[in-house]
Amino acid sequence: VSRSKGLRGTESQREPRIPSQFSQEQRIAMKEALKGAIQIPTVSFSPKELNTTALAEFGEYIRKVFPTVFHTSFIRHEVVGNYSHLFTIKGSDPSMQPYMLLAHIDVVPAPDKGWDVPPFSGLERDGFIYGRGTLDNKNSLMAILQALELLLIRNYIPRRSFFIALGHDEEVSGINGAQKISALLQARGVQLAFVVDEGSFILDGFLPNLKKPFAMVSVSEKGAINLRLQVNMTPGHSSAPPKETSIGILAAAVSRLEQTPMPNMFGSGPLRMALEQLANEFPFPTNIVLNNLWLFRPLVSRLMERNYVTNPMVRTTAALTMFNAGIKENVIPPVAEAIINFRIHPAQTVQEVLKLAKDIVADDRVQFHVLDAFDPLPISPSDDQALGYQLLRQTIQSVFPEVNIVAPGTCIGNTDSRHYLNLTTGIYRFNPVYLQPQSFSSIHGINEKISVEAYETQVKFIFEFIQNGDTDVEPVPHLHEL
Ligand SMILES: CCCCCCCC/C=C\CCCCCCCC(=O)N[C@@H](Cc1ccc(O)cc1)C(=O)O
Ligand SMILES: [Zn+2]
Ligand SMILES: [Zn+2]
Repeated sequence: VSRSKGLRGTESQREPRIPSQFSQEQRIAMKEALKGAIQIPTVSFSPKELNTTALAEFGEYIRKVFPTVFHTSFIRHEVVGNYSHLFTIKGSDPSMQPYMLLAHIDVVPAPDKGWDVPPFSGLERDGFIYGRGTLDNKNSLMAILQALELLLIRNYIPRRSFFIALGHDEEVSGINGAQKISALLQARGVQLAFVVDEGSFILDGFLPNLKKPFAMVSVSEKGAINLRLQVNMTPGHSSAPPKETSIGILAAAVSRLEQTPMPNMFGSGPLRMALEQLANEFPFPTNIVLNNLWLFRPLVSRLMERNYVTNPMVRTTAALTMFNAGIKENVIPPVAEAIINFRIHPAQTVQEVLKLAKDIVADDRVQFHVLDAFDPLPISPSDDQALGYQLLRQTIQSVFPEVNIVAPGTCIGNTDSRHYLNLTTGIYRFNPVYLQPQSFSSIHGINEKISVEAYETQVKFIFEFIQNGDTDVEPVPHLHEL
């Protein structure tokens, strides 16, 4: 029986703990600050098309709403890559290894169509703040700076140093933001105890029959390939069409890719661990099935692939995202091209997926051009000795006492944290916010929103997390009783 798990208390903290209670005035100021952030349209359209005016305005905005962060002697602020921000918060104990909190400033585009309120209005309706970035990811960015501001005005001095890195181009690769910050820190010889970024939530209603929410801390993320397929054929007059055209050949190829699922890789890794941890939260007979995955693995793997959110957890996915061909209605087009966005399961590699894709297309007239690709990220530790994971677990348990299970997972999207592999082996992706399937669809979709209460809780979470980071005790080994 597990008697004690996680971190040994906070007995060795020297400073008294600052309670995470905020005045009515502070609570109003924090939600208004988030609304103001949403109103700045920091949209990334492509790596070359960023709204640089808005990004610059955002830099001014955070200076205005978080004055103490910018005027504290032990905090160094730097602008990196023109619009990203790096804060170095120097702790009083240089022997403690620093950590880093990440968030990003940019958002994906949001045309007004379909929204109940304009996506950059930051309007509050029925207790919710609406707008692009309220879940992805200005909520995290503002909550991190807000929590730090609130700690500082109560004279908080951290023991453990930490960094805050705010990237400005996460939605289009992170090459000029996160990647440059990472290189800068590497040049300074920094090594981090761990990194915390976006990428997972307290999941509510994602697994059939599981009534209670659980916190998924992603310890890995899928790899990706952007693949351009191209077919070249001889152009000609549309009045005498050939048997096959570039469009027809390419359409058949992409259709084969869409219709042929990559292999189901369920069986090991974070997902299996999570399901085993969740087993007893399910009613009969699912609890029996999940407690005996050695026997029911084929059944569970089939159930997982039935649902569009759990399917990406068990396999590499292929999304057809762009298609282009044709120059005039009566010209047989010389070229047709399509972009396929693959998300690679942790048990596969870029090379394996490309080979599978070539076998599925099975047509030499279809040229393969890899635009960019990277393998799935390494799995960060989630054992009792993993400081970052255990600090998250401890903070989740204190801020969300109703959440029984904290389980490791794999992020199905990509995050800026992948640019920090050179600085740490502990990368954790977790947003301390409840997420339902409907709110999941709003991320990059319509009516993205966060409740005022959820945002306040996110600030509270970071306020507690930063103080928990000051613990100098090592994580407690798992103790067993006979
Ligand atoms: C037990 C299993 C239950 C499974 C339920 C899973 C629910 C999903 C929960 C959370 C997923 C949220 C993912 C958000 C993070 C993604 C952030 C993002 O959008 N990143 C971009 C980055 C990117 C990558 C490549 C590009 O060319 C441009 C941008 C992304 O598209 O991934
Ligand atoms: Zn994001
Ligand atoms: Zn996003």
